[in-house]
Amino acid sequence: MFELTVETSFAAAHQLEGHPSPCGRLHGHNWVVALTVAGEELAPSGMVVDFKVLKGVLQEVVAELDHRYLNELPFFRNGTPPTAENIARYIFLRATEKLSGQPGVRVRQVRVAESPSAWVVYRP
Ligand SMILES: Nc1nc2c(c(=O)[nH]1)N=C([C@H](O)[C@H](O)COP(=O)(O)OP(=O)(O)OP(=O)(O)O)CN2
Ligand SMILES: [Zn+2]
Repeated sequence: MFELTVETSFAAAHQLEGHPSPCGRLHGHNWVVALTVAGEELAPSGMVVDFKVLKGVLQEVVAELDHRYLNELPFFRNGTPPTAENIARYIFLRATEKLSGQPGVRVRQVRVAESPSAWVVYRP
């Protein structure tokens, strides 16, 4: 089995309402996102899937979050606070949708780092 990972980052604002710390106030982060996919077979190209394709998918998903106030987005309303956990879940779901046309490629996990010392991995 092969696992491939691509990484990018985005900047956005959020507010963790009710959090008993400065995180409860409006503030921003540069989140670093790593998307990992898995595949069993190689195409005749010798690749599971071209890194270029994966980077394109991750860029498209991250563009939905970049320079936004995350609390305003539909996914993060109604009791889904924009934590690193929920951001990772969002990116996982959107990347899975976008890669559904790639046979034999499945999204394995999404890692979201809020800082160099704090990150989340979502792997359902
Ligand atoms: N499990 C999670 N915990 C926290 C999250 C999260 O998404 N998942 N998010 C936050 C806030 O976004 C907050 O802005 C982060 O604050 P903090 O941890 O204090 O970050 P710092 O970079 O300031 O870290 P220090 O090392 O404490 O200075 C909080 N928790
Ligand atoms: Zn924060």
